Amino acid sequence: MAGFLQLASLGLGLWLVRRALYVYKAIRNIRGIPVYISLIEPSSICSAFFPKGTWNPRITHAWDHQERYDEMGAEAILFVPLFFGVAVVHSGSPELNRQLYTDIKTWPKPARALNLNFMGENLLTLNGEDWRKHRKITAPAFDSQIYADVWKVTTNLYCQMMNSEAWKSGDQHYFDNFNDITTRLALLVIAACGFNMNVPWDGPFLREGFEEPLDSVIVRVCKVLLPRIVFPDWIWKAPIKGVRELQRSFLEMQRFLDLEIEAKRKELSLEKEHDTAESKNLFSRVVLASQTEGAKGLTHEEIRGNLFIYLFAGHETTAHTLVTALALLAAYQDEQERVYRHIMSVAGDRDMEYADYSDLTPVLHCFYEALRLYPLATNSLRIAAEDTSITAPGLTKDGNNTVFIGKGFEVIVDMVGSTRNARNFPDPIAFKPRRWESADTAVMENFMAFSAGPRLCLGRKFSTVESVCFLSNVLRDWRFDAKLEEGETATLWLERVMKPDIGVTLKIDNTPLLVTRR
Ligand code: HEM
Repeated sequence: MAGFLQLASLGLGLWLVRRALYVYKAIRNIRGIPVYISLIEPSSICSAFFPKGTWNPRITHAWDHQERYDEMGAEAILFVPLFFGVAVVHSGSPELNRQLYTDIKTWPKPARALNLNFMGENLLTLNGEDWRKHRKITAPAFDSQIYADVWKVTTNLYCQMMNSEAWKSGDQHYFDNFNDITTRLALLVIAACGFNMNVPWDGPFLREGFEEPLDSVIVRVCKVLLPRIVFPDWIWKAPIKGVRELQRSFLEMQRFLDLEIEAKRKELSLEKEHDTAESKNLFSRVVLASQTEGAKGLTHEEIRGNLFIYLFAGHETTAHTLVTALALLAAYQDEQERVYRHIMSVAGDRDMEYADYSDLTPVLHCFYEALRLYPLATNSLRIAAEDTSITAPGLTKDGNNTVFIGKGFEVIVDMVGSTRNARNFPDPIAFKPRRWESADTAVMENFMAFSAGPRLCLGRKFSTVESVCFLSNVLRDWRFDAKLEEGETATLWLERVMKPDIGVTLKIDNTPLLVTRR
């Protein structure tokens, strides 16, 4: 026993020395940034270990970021964890973050940020030449043809929704979780424009050979993405009932994508003319482009990886921003009235078309403003590939504004800090869609909720076209209100219902909305 205790104390001692050396090295190699000593690393990686509702360093940090930055007198903070995790700079500086996003050679993604690859490597999980190859093959699929299609499909789904039980009769409806509606919409839009699967609004997403509707499988898979990323593969093979069921959903999704890719490959190899309506969807285009590249094309697994990312990135993000925008408009009635009048001035009672998109800019501004306040992708990790220094306004206490980051150390883009940065977005907590009318290009340049630089979100316009189309239609036909409790103001209502949950993305679930026919 005494021997064991001695051995344990020796092990602990060595570990403490190693940790102390690491802390020393971090502080020596990252200079100019105020240091905050924490017990463990305040990142999403650790937050996965904290049950919902308990103290969560990541959420605390993301939400109270402004206070934390103000306290430290700088827009970037070096968090040094004493006991567990990696020393990492959290940056709420839009200018610094833009440099990280733009200079992808100096600032690649670190290995631990590249783990969304269990369905195959993809654009999100690669760096360097491999990433370039994927981007070259997949990016051309996002063009004006796809966007026109997104508009058409969204309009069609909106009309079906209006004819559904929940909407067609009565002039007022209360939805206790409007997220269900926007999630269904975004999923069906990506299914149609991405995979040519035209699923009816009220119908299940059935596929031959699959027992369960695929929409349930996809939604379940997206819900458990964070634990799937954080925990190692062997855990997912454990003979535990709940784990097995989750793993089965992942395998079903993989089987679905495999079958689709094989079928598409066969179909494309038989067709001489590829310019059919079918070949205009994202899926066909990625398979076709890959086939055209021959040996330089993507492998089966890589195609599957990218398609999975479209399904995941292509619906949750848009769905949550849409519901956030509607909740904010419900709280800010004057803004809703203004945007309603604008939609009427553009379209009156006629059907809106993709050609109207550019005239509906105030609707787009509401979407941007909602995304600015609640940016979906809360954090992006980058690692210094070499010793480097960065200069940006507001970075350091002494006003020198230049910091040094040693090779191998990480910076996390604190998206909430960045999009709520008061220097760039005055009165940052207020919902002010009109701030986007500013002629100052810095407003747009410093807005990085869709990332920036060469790795700018590939689905940005896909998402804005879908959103402007849906918001314009629904706001023209319905007024959105907050159902206030006695004595509650709209601001208090917002505080009550807009409770962010930060996992792989930031989500606000269970948003209650009252709609009244106009
Ligand atoms: C509100 C909607 C959306 C938001 C806020 C958003 C945000 C982002 C962000 C921040 C990144 C960079 C992530 C990083 O580098 O760590 C990204 C990348 C990406 N997004 Fe989106 N996204 C949205 C919608 C979409 C849609 C609809 C699609 C596809 C249909 C999509 C596909 C992608 C892809 C493929 C990448 C990887 C690009 C690359 O690394 O080259 N996104 N997105």
